[in-house]
Amino acid sequence: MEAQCSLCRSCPNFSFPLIRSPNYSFLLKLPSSSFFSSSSSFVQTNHSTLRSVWFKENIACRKVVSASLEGEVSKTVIQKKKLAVFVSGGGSNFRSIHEASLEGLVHGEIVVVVTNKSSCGGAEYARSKNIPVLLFPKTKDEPHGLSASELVATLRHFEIDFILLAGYLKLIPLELIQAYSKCILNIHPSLLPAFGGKGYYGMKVHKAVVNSGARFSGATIHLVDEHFDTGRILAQRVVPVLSNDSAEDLAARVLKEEHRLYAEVVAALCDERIIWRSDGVPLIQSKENPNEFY
Ligand SMILES: Nc1nc2c(c(=O)[nH]1)N[C@@H](CN(C=O)c1ccc(C(=O)N[C@@H](CCC(=O)O)C(=O)O)cc1)CN2
Ligand SMILES: NCC(=O)N[C@@H]1O[C@H](COP(=O)([O-])[O-])[C@@H](O)[C@H]1O
Repeated sequence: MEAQCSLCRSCPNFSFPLIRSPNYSFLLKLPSSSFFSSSSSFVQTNHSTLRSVWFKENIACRKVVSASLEGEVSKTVIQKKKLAVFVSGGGSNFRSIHEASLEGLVHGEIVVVVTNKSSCGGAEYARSKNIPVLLFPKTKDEPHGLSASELVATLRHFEIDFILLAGYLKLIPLELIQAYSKCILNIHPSLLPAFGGKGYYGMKVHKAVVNSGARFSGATIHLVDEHFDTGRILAQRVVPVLSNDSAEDLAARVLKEEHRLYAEVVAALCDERIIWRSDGVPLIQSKENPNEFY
């Protein structure tokens, strides 16, 4: 069973899984005419037209309200999400999300950090903020590392809702992917599917981009599946490649966009503003205008 993410079970016509917190005990499907006057209109996005039925059901489901016994409808406050961040390097993306959380821009709390390199910058930063650090995976060099099963059990203990890969360089095993289905994100420093896959990480990516003569690069945030960088793309930011760019110049320009993009996407994730289109493409619902998706 998907531990942290479940389909929207109480809207029978609803066919699109929502990424949603386990804290919803039930969803109340209200008559759309009384509660959502505008929900019958088509919603035009820059990707496709979302069917009004889906939109109605989706918004009806997402406007989760808990009707008290007296019949009074009260708005349900979205639970603060618990986040695990996986790092292998300096951890600047981790720090950026942590700062956004402390500033209240992300309705989530980083409660544990996972790394395969216990001395990396990301792990050091976590310790400086009294965030527990777990070592994964167990290898001959790191015999004290956790097994996949031990990691899943530990993340369950921390009641983790979402896992954020931020410069983590090891393949996430299927056992963890299945335990946290549609709840693991990764950030990659190129416009996937270009310059992705095994062997494409860190400066290797930027060197390949500069050497290719590509005029644009950028950052991609995607859902994690069992292969490197092949999960569903959730968000991207484009960055120009200048004619005299070194790989280091490009890396710095992309990294700045990564920090902005990851904080924005994690905020949407924690606000439960990620919605799945009928063809399986995940979309982000605009915070400013709930009728807009991108
Ligand atoms: N199941 C998945 N696991 C991971 C994914 C993913 O999409 N699915 N993303 C990576 C992050 N990543 C790109 O964004 C990535 C990281 C590392 C590699 C790679 O080739 N690694 C080397 C080992 C590097 C090292 O240990 O120093 C390798 O496996 O040979 C490619 C892409 C995180 N996990
Ligand atoms: N393929 C994975 C990959 O290359 N990830 C990249 O590693 C860097 C980690 O920096 P950080 O540790 O400072 O966040 C980031 O640029 C991230 O996109």
